[in-house]
Amino acid sequence: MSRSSRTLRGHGSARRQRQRVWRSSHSAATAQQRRLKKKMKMKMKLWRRQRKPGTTTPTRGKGSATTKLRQMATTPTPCRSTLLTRPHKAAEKAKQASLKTNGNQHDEEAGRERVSDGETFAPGAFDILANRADDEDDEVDVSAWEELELSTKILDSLAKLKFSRPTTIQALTIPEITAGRDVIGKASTGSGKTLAFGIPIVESYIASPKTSKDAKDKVPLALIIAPTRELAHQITAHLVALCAKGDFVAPSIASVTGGLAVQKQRRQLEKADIVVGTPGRLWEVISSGQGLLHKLKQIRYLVVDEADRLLSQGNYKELGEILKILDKDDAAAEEGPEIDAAPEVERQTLVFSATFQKGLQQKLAGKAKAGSGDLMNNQQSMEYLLKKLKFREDKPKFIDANPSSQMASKLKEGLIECAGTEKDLYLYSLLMFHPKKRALIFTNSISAVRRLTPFLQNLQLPAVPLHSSMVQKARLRSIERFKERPGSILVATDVAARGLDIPQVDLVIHYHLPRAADTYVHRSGRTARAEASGASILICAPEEVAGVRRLIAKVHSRADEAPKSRKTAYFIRTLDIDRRIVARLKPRATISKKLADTVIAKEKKHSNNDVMRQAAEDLGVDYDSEEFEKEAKGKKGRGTGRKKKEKEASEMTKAEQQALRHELRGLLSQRINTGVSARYLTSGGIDVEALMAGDGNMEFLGNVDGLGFDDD
Ligand SMILES: Nc1ncnc2c1ncn2[C@@H]1O[C@H](COP(=O)(O)OP(=O)(O)OP(=O)(O)O)[C@@H](O)[C@H]1O
Repeated sequence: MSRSSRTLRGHGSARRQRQRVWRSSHSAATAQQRRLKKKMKMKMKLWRRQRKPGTTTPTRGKGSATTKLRQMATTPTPCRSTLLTRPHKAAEKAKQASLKTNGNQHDEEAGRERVSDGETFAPGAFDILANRADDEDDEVDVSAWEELELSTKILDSLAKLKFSRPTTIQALTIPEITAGRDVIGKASTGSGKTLAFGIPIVESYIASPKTSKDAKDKVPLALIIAPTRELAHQITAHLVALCAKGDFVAPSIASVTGGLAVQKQRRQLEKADIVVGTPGRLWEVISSGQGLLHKLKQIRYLVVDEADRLLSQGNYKELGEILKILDKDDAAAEEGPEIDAAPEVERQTLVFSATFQKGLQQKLAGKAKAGSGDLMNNQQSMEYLLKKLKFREDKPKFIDANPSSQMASKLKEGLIECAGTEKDLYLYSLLMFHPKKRALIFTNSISAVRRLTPFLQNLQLPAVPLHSSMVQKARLRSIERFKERPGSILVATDVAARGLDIPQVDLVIHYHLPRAADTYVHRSGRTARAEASGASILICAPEEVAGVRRLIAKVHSRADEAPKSRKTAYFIRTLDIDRRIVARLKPRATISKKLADTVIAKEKKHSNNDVMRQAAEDLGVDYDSEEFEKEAKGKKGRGTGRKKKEKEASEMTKAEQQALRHELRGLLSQRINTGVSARYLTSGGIDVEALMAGDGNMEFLGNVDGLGFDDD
């Protein structure tokens, strides 16, 4: 050995010796550092893997970072006040991160878990059931489900969800679906229809042999079609929750809806076991890829949720195309080359809704009188569905879980009459009469949503908007906010009318009269869900009252069963509202409306200018907005009054707006009492603080409890 190498070795061994000494003296700290380093490395690895689309998360040892992250994602720190609706923040973050790329992964054999291709939906907005399943210690007795002969794996999941017994529609439909029958299921809003078809589909998935892990060869088991993006995401979330804690390899669920990247959805659909989607996007994805179509022709379950809406005129186009193309294989198989023919499959068709009567969809503006024979009974509904859908059986099983009513049993209905021009004021008053209640306000137009949201926000009410022109992320954010904050207000178009399942919605307000009776049923069904109670209140202008009575009669009378005398006997309750209080709220509402109108008018002017400028540019002419307005002046016609108001609003200066805001702040800090003396107010009997904060107070506002609902 040469000197130099000896020296080197010597140095090396001396260094190792020094390291040994150092290590032994710092062993505890070093071990901890090493653990931390390892943990960080794993987290980084996991993070990198999650950023890669289509990758899965391998299961590690019990205490690994991966497992801990997953545990964080699914087990929120118990927090009494937020447990039901809101997981711990860190858990939420981890859950979002984990679901964002891979879904909540867990696979028994391959050490992987597969629940949903989460990037297609935002679990945060719809994870109500998932949160419910988090408190594992609190499982319930599920013996009431035994008659349905479900697997222990599903029973276990139901226990974790704390669903102690099936709802009526579940008890009636699950055995039929399991027995292989085509089913048409009708049950009132909020009665658990999603799991009525979800449980048998997941059962079937558990029981079926897992063929291929290769996306290329994978065939989906079920295709579930829903009318809106939100509903599709929610169905996905409900199925994810059912599978998340089950002791089985969970299915891969793809949510295929508009507003998200098509390419990604196509890839997710390729490897999905269950596909949930809206007709438009499904059609776009299916029709562009021959391979996908071939796969979807082999599904074992086709579910049409909110079927009456999907099959109605104006909505049927894309669903009709999907159904046609799914059914086409029979003929193609005979004529086309062998390679194009999909194998014969016995597809079960499952159809669900709370409303099947065609009459409910007729516009209220029509002259049809209630009970005039335009309602379909179950037999007629079935004939109608048979025409639209290709069932496997000649006669599918029609199950009507609530033949006497399609409205939730604990729903209270009422109307408030006011001048058409005072609807904003009455809406505000109604919300003040129901302080801190979670309320959903329905309008018939996007512009009304755009106007009412700032109107309420100016009045310090926590309002968020929802309509179809919003980008998907904003739509989901609104729902999430509405779900998270108690006492929040969602101002929405009918995009929120069907299927949306948000717990503890106390109040549904129809700012605009629904255009058809079925819309009234579904809007009202956003409250009083799952045996909870709630109220549905229409704000009506005097000229609308006749339409409302017709609508209510349609909803409550049974054309086939009710005696003639009773068909029009149902009158909706007119609610008393203390008009003195309304009058005192008026100055606030007027200023807030002015401010909201100003913002809208300025935005409109801005976008009009952009359009005109673009048009002028295209034509190669100069555009001067002031000159253009001058020319338009003097021309009189329809809408000039409105335009003048809009112009005035758009021209309000910043200083004027500021002054109005200041005035409104002053008004909001003042008391609105009904003759109660100020001394009484300060004597401690009333929560003045809450009133000052604009939170409302029953006593302060007068005796308004229940607005007369309680004298029933
Ligand atoms: N067996 C059960 N026990 C208790 N709650 C249940 C049960 N099944 C479902 N639920 C809950 O009931 C609520 C309503 O369910 P779901 O959204 O499926 O109703 P729906 O009948 O589809 O309503 P809609 O007609 O409005 O779409 C959900 O929050 C769901 O978690």
